[in-house]
Amino acid sequence: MTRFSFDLHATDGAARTGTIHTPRGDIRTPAFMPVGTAATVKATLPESVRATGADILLGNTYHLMLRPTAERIDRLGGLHGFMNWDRPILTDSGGFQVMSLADLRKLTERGVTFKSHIDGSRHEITPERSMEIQRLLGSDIVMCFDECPALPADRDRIASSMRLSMRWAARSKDAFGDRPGHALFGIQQGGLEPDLREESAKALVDIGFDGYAVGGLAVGEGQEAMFGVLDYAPAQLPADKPRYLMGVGKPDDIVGAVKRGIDMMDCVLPSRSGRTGQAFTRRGVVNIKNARHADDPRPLDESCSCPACTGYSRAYLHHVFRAGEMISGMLLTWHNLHYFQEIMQGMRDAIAAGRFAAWEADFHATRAEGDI
Ligand SMILES: CCNc1nc2cc3[nH]c(NC)nc3cc2c(=O)[nH]1
Ligand SMILES: [Zn+2]
Repeated sequence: MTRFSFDLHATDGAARTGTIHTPRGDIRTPAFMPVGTAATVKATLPESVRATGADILLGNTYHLMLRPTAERIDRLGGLHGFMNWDRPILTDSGGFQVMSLADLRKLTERGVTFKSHIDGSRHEITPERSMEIQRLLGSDIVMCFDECPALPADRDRIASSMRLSMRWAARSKDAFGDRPGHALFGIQQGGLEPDLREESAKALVDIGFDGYAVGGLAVGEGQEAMFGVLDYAPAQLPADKPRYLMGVGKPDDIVGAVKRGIDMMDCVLPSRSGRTGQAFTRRGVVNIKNARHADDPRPLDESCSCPACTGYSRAYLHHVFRAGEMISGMLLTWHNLHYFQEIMQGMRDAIAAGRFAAWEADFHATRAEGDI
């Protein structure tokens, strides 16, 4: 049985390319993970998600524990069969979304109690409960239960929150147990403070994890501050384990993160913006609802091989968006996921060939500012 392992194939500066081996398949890194929040990547069939080049997708513990519940998914055989995706799944641990989505939250040393945003029922997530939920879901990569403080926050708040998350990381590891073929990732906290991030990294390495996430970012600090942290934080984490940056991001965020040593990322942007009529292309963003596209016979991107670009004109995509037709979200989501995976493939190839700098220069040169 394949256990969980990470092979590094090449590095170029701080950028790396490799393969994460799991019992359910390999993950080529740097990897972008489409977000399948409620057991679906919205508006996209699993086989379409695979066709865009995704090796792994993400599921959300907070949503699934509320509806249909982890116990029901377990009774039905687990999340993979339930959503018809037999490749790797990473599940988050619920804490971040409880704090951003739930009502009446109460955070204590034990964990978080909250009221469901769906039906007002009361729930509790602790490190132990989060590990149980993710086990019931059957996910291949499990995330520690942590607390992600909203920025801006003062240093004391950041320090006490990080130290709570480190205690929760130890409890997560204890509750996770020994599960060959499944991985547990720790999450570094510490805000924008290099010394607190160093303390967090050391605490996580002492506990020992199969991978390490850079947490507490993409929470409103802005790209410059995020890159400022990424200039040092990945190197504080073990080089022989995957490094995962949560919640990122726009294409240029992704490129900047890989440049600084990140191996995995996830973001709702390609799917969410696809539903709002935004298409990301190598030449910039197309807002398809704009009247200028109403008679345009060209595809979104002449050089894109996705179904939206090979089968439809901007005029058509403009029409179905304006008409509120479901195919609009389907096609733009497919295009965006395809484009994000093309960026990842381009970077994997460039790093392997030692020409990441040239690839990055070309990436930035072809992008017009703003709408095209
Ligand atoms: C795995 C659950 N824990 C956990 N999720 C996160 C999800 C994020 N999503 C974003 N921007 C969209 N930042 C994040 C930070 C964290 C974080 O620090 N921790
Ligand atoms: Zn396309």
